Amino acid sequence: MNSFSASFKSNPVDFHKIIPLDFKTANKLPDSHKWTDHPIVNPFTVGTVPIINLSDPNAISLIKHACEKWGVFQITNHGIPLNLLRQVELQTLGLFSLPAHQILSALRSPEGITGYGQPRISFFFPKLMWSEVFSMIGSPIEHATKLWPHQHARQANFCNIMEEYQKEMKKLSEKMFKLMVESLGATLEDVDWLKPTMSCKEPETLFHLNSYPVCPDSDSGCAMGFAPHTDSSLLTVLYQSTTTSGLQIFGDNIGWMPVHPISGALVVNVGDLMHILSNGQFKSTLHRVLVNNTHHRVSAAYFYGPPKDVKISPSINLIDHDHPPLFCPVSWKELLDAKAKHFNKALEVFRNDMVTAK
Ligand SMILES: O=C(O)CCC(=O)C(=O)O
Ligand SMILES: [Fe+2]
Repeated sequence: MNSFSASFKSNPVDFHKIIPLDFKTANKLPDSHKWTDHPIVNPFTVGTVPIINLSDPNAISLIKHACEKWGVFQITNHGIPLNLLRQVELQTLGLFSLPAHQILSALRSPEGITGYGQPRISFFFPKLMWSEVFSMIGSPIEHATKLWPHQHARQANFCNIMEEYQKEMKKLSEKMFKLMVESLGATLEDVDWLKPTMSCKEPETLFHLNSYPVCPDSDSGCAMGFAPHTDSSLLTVLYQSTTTSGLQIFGDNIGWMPVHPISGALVVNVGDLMHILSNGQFKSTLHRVLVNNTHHRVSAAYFYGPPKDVKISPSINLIDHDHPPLFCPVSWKELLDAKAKHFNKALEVFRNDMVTAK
């Protein structure tokens, strides 16, 4: 059983919080989806998160600075074929344009990880989000056969593209993780599970296709696409469609600021586990998604984490008498369990310098 199965099994969600609204037939924003405490983007925000060309000889120091200051950056020259990005976007749009009865055949179960539904974090909010998600780990064949029972070519096409993309994302995530570790002055020898003797252990990953349908009325400003959260992963690689903006990050002293899509670029997010590994040096930044009343936005988020049961702790080279470890060792499963209970306060459970209800 992987970390997600184990954690989601012990923290099942309410069935009613799995089925999304039928966005295709909704012609106004229902009360259930109207958010009131919805701080707007700071209109005076200037600048953007860093855009880093991975072929730049200074890439490592640029990555370090971006992880420390922003916790989010965009990368170009990442080696992922543009055509594959386009194919993933087209498949995602095709999937989410299926009629409700058809896409519901792939509904996630209350304890399940994969399939169609509302984002799991819906559980923590009194209002629902204007979004839907399709989750997978590896091949989505089990769901594809239900989605397109009589269209074998379509099943195969969807699965091939999703598998190919995850293969590419795994390589890219490994590369980004190693660059981040090196930028901290650590070697791969400092990270237990990257030592050659441990190399038989595979990282755990999760892949989400996200859809933010057009929000029907002028109240779209009161709708929330994806509520503020941090990712629990080591890092997340996000592809966002270029048709419309929506992703925002929360900067100290800045407030909410947009991460506008750049054609061909990918967004990299520092996750909570990387924040722990860097002993708090890298930020796992709060982010959210807003929707609009003109464009359907889609994104594809690849969450990359450590192998099952591996505990992440602050890297040994960052610890000395003046810099004690801020966190105790924690596995992805333990962090997911804490998130299920404490959501955005989960990291506090593992802090050595805070006394919290465990
Ligand atoms: O759609 C996006 O831009 C962000 C999605 C996200 O934050 C997530 O899936 O964790
Ligand atoms: Fe996220």
